[in-house]
Amino acid sequence: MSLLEKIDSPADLKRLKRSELPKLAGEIRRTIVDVVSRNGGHLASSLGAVELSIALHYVFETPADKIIWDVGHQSYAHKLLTGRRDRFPSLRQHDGLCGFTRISESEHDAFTTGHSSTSISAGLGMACGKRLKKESEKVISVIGDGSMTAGIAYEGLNQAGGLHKDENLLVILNDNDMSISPNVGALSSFLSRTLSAKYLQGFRKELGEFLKSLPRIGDDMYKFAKRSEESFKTFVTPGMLFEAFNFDYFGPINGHNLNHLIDILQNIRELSEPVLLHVTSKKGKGYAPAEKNPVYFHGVGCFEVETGVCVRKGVSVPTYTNVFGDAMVALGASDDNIIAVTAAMPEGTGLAKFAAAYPDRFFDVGIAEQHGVTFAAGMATEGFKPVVAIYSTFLQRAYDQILHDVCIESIPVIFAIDRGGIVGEDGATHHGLFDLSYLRSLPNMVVMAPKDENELYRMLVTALKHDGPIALRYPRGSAVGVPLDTSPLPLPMGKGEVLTDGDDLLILAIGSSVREALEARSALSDEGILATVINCRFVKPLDMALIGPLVERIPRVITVEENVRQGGFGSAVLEGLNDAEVTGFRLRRIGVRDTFVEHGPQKALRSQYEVDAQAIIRAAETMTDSMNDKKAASCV
Ligand SMILES: Cc1ncc(C[n+]2csc(CCOP(=O)(O)OP(=O)(O)O)c2C)c(N)n1
Ligand SMILES: CC(=O)[C@@H](O)[C@H](O)COP(=O)(O)O
Ligand SMILES: [Mg+2]
Repeated sequence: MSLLEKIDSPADLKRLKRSELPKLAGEIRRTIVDVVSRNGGHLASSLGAVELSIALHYVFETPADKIIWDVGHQSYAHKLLTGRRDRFPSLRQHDGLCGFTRISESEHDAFTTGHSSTSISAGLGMACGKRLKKESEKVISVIGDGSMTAGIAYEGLNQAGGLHKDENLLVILNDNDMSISPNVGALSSFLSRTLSAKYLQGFRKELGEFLKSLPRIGDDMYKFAKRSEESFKTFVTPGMLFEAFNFDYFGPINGHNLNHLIDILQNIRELSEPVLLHVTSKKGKGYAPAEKNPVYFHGVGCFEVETGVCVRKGVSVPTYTNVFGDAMVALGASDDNIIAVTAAMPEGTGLAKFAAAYPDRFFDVGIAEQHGVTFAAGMATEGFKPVVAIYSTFLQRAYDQILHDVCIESIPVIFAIDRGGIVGEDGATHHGLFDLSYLRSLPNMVVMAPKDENELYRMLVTALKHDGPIALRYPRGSAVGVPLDTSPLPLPMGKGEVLTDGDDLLILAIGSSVREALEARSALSDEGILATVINCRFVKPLDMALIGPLVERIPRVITVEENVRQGGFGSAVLEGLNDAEVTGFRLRRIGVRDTFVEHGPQKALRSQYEVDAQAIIRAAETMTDSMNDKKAASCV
C-alpha cells in the first residue's frame, strides 16, 4: 500500500513520520501527472505546490484552520490530502471534482476560487470574523507571485496592516517567478532580489570578518552592523515591501524543502499577528517536461506522460483565438496606431505573436484587468487604437472601468473578448456567460459576436474603423473552418444578415449560436418546418429595421445565445420589439437559465443547459405544434 493510499484525511497525514513525507510527495506528484495527462488541467502550478500543501496540512488543522488557495489551480495536492483521493481521477470531468477549490465541494476548501488575487481579502475577512468570535484558529492565504500583481491583493494587505495587530492571518507568497507566462512589472524584479539576497548573505559574512579584523574600531563597527542586521536584511529583500504593510516578513525559504517548511510553519503557528511567509518554488517541479516548459504545462490538455507530448485528436480547424492573434499581426503591420493589451494572458488570448512582431506596441499589464482597461483608455486619448484582449470572465472585474473610463466619453477602445460562452472544464468561475448582458446596458458601447472566424476578422476590422467603445466576443475552441478572407471590408454598423428563408419560424441568433441555429434549421426542415434564420451580428445596436417587420410576418420567434438569458440578446430583442410596438408574436429565448454552469466538456454542457441545436429544435417543435393545434382547432 502506498503512503497516499493511507491518507483519507489530514489526520492520517499527521500520523506519518517526517522522514516519510518526501516519499509521499513523490506519490502525489505521480498521481497528479497521471490524472492530468488524461483529464487535462493546471499541472505546473499544482506540481510546484506539493511540498507546501503537505507542510500546511502537517502543521495546521483544516477545516478549523482555513487555507485559501488563490486561484485554486495549485490545489490538487490539497485535494488529495483532504479526503478526495478516490474521486481525484474525476478531476475537471462532468460531475467530477472541480479544478479549483469550492466551498460546496469540501469542508477543507475554505473559499471558492478561480479568479486570482482574492485570497488575502477573503482571508482577512475570515481572520476578522474569528477575532470577533474569539476563535484562535489560523487563516492562511496562499498566493502566487503572478496573483500578487493585482490591485485587490494590496487592498487586502493595506487593510490588514491598518487593523489590530492580532489578526491571525498568515499570507504565504508562493513565488515561482512565473505568472502563466513570465511574470511582469516592477514587482517581479523586486521579488527576484531574493536571488541576490543569497549573495548578500555571503557578502555580509565576509564583511563581518573584515570588520573584526580592523584594529581598534573593527569590533565596534561589527557590533553596529550586527545590530542593524535585521533592517539590512529587510532592506535587501522583499521584506521591505511587506513590512511597510505592517506584516512580519519571513523568508525567502525553499518551498520544496519539507523540513524547513514544517519548522517555520510550526513557529509561525504560534504567532497571532499578520505574517507574510515568502516561499520560493519551481513551477512544474518533479516532472521534467513541465519544469522545462511551465508556460505550456500551466493549463494543459491530455498528454503522454513519458514524453509530455500533447495528444491531439486530429482537428486542423484553427481556434478563434488563433484567428484573432493572426489578424492582429496582419492588421498591425499596416497601422502603427494599433496596440494590444493583455492582462497576463499573452498565450491564452493569442497575442503572443503580436508581442513578438511589435514588442513596442504590446502591453502585458499583469493580472490587472481593471488597470488594463483604463490604461487602454489613456492610450486611446493619445490617438492610439488599443485592442484589449481579455477573457469574458475576467473582464467582469473591469466593469466600472469600462463604464466610467471608456463609455462615458465614448473613448475608442476595442474589447476582444475571448472565451465568450461555455468554456468547458474550468467551470462556473470561468464560463463567459454574462458579457452580452453586462455590456449591452452601457451607453455608447457596440456589442458584436461573429458566427465564424471570417466574421471575427471582419468584426476586428469594423472595430478598428469605429470611433467609440466596441466589443467583439467569441468562444473558446475551434472555429468553423471556413476559408479566410484576409482583407475583409468593415461590416455595416448594426446590420444583421439573412441566412435562410422560411415562413414557419423565425430564429434570431448571435455569435456561435448561429451554427446551432443552422443545424436546427436543417433538422426542422426535414420535419417540414421552414425557418428564417438571421445572423444578427450585433447585440447592440440591434437591427430592428430587419427584425421588426420579420416578426410581424413570422410571429413565432426563437432567439438563441450562449449567454445568460437575463439581460442578454433575447432580452434585447424583446425590448426592441416592445419599443417598436410590435405585438401579436410568441417568443422563446434560448440561453442559459438563471443558474451557474458547472464544469465538463463544452458539448455536454451545451446540451445540459439547453443552448444547443437540440434545444432549438425542441422549442421550435412546441411552438409549431401549438400553431398546428390552433390551425386544427380553427378547422373543426
Ligand atoms: C482575474 C484573473 N485574471 C486572470 C486569470 C488567469 N490566470 C490564472 S492563473 C494565472 C497566473 C497566476 O500566477 P501565480 O499566481 O504566480 O500562480 P502560478 O501559476 O505561478 O502558480 C493567471 C493569469 C485568473 N485566474 N484570474
Ligand atoms: C487558472 C486560469 O484561470 C487559467 O489558467 C485558465 O484556466 C485558462 O483557460 P484557457 O485554458 O481557456 O486558456
Ligand atoms: Mg507564480
